[in-house]
Amino acid sequence: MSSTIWSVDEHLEDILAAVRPLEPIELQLPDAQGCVLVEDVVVEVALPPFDNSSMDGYAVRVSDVEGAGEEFPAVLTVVGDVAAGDGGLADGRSLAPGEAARIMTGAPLPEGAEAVVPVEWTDGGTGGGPATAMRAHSEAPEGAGGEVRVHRPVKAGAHVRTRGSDVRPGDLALRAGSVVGPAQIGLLAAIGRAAVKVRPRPRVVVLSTGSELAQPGEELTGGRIYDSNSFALTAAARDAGAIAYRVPAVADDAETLRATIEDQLIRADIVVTTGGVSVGAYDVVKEALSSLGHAPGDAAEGAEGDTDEPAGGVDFRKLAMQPGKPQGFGSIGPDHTPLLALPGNPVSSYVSFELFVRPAIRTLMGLDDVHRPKVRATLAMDEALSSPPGRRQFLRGRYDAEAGTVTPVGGSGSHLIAALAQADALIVLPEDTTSAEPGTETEVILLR
Ligand SMILES: Nc1nc2c(c(=O)[nH]1)N[C@H]1C(S)=C(S)[C@@H](COP(=O)(O)OP(=O)(O)OC[C@H]3O[C@@H](n4cnc5c(N)ncnc54)[C@H](O)[C@@H]3O)O[C@H]1N2
Ligand code: MOO
Repeated sequence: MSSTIWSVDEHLEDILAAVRPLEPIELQLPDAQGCVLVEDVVVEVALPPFDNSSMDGYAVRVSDVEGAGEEFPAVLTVVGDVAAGDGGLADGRSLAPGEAARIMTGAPLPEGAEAVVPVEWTDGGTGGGPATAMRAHSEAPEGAGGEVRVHRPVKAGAHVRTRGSDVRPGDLALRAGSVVGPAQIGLLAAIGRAAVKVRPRPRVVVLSTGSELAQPGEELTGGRIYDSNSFALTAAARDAGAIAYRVPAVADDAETLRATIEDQLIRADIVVTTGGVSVGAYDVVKEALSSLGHAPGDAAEGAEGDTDEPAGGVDFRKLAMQPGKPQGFGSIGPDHTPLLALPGNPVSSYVSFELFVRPAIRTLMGLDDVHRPKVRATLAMDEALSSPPGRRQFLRGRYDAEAGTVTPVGGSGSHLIAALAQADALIVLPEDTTSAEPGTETEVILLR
């Protein structure tokens, strides 16, 4: 255990200096969601690829419907249907003067046509008043022929989406560095890209330690509690953008823990443990990790336990923060996989995850913005808050964006999980603050 006290910022800097964005890989579109693009994606096909109708209606020549009105409609001969997926009119014929083609939304504008008249501006071929819809082809196949009365004129290009009006070949669809969200996946698919080069989602292994831990759903026997940390942090890792693997809680036995972590390294870009980092007689994370950072064969020498030296590849340190005082950080295994050992108290582990693991995950993803948003807000409560001197305190709060206020929920105890579940923000009280009065302004980290 390092004897110096680390500040929150120093610990974070140490972590971020050690993690590098993951090497890019080619991923199929559905797997690329949430990832950062590392290539400029250039359009190869025009969108739309051809002039097409934006309405169900009739493709016409503009001069044929000039001056048309409900009383004196333009009467045109319907020469066929053009449905979405058709290449044009049957036999590739073009529209001659006096002719109209019934056309569906998305269908290509046939040769010779200049505009589309929506079906509502016509009699729909019925010989009656204005139509509200087309007759289904299955019920009235004669709708693809006969005559149509057009009640309104149209200008050239009306209700036509021209080829390339969205993007053209050579256009930049997405810039390297963009995050591939649903709309970006839509665009990539629309321009025919099946796969893209991105930084993959980091694989995060979450593992809680403690012989007291029971799996939710099991019966609780004397002295045991349910393991909540591994569930909360696995969820938080997913929320941060990672692929998260939850390992069932490991009992307080250094050898078992060491073997479990070693087994997990194969699927980990980062390992997160909780518990076992303070000064108790059964705090085995330190004990176990003291050898994992060494090359094979060195293991026995590294297992000397709690010293003032970094324990193997993982350094255990005290931070000037509350909650979250005891922390471990380093790398383990042949690939120097980063490992963050968080304290066991549920609020401590959650706050530590938010402050340190989340930015590390987002750095591995290659994101620019790795931090939660911060705002200034006015403290809204009845009594002053007290904060330990020399430690940055992170209290749970509810933020009211409209009022610009934040209200503490629950107390400062790091076992208070229920209040954490009510919170949407962390209230930050600086190291030199020992008391914060209602109405004073402070920094707030938004959790959603
Ligand atoms: N003598 C001292 N005792 C403690 C100190 C200290 O400086 N001197 N620091 C305290 C602080 S601060 C913290 S934080 C905790 C950290 O302890 P550990 O990381 O060793 O965690 P544990 O002892 O294993 O557990 C602490 C607490 O949290 C509960 N816990 C643990 N894991 C889970 C889990 N997965 N789900 C739900 N709850 C969990 C555990 O039962 C304990 O109650 O040390 C203080 N002590
Ligand atoms: O630092 Mo501990 O995390 O206060 O509960």
